[in-house]
Amino acid sequence: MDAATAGTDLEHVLLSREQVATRIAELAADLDRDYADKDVLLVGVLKGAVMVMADLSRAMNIPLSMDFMAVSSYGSGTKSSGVVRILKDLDTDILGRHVVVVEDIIDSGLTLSWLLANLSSRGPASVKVCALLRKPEAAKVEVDVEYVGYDIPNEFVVGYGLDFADKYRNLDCVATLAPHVYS
Ligand SMILES: O=P(O)(O)OC[C@H]1O[C@H](OP(=O)(O)OP(=O)(O)O)[C@H](O)[C@@H]1O
Ligand code: HPA
Ligand SMILES: [Mg+2]
Repeated sequence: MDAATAGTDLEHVLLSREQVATRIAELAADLDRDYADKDVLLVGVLKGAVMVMADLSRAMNIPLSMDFMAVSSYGSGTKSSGVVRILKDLDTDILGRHVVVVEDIIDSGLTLSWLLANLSSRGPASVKVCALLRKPEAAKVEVDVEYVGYDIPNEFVVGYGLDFADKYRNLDCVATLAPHVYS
């Protein structure tokens, strides 16, 4: 769905479909360069990272593997609870593997910091993070993120995998929601 079709549900578009695509292509080129001689495993964090994962992996030109984890800290609301639950674990043993965690957004950082500790305890050769969006002003914990698409203001956003109450993930841009949608 595009922004015009979503209409008055959206307040303003932060990143157009083109801006997202351009940055994803740049991140893919960075990963191609850094993992050219490594057997890389992309780990997508469901559900938010599905769009990033699909587009990023297809923009990459090196051999790679893909796996997914589902963790949830937000439920259906707009605030992180800080309590992370594994809803689906990896199928892959990551011992000795080069892992890149693929995320849609780093907001408080709580999900990622928990996830990095969890993955690191499994003995990977390396763990790095690639996230399309980051909210520097919202950080509750500092997490080292190697590959970031865009730093954005501290506003709740939807689209390109990001949801509000499980909707708007299929929006092709990143936008803020109009107040009437929340109430
Ligand atoms: O930095 P944080 O404050 O922890 O927020 C970021 C996390 O929250 C969202 O996931 P969510 O728990 O909403 O699940 P979803 O991906 O299924 O929407 C998002 O996809 C990140 O994984
Ligand atoms: N929008 C949607 N989901 C999220 C956000 C956001 O801004 N931050 C963390 N999960
Ligand atoms: Mg969510």
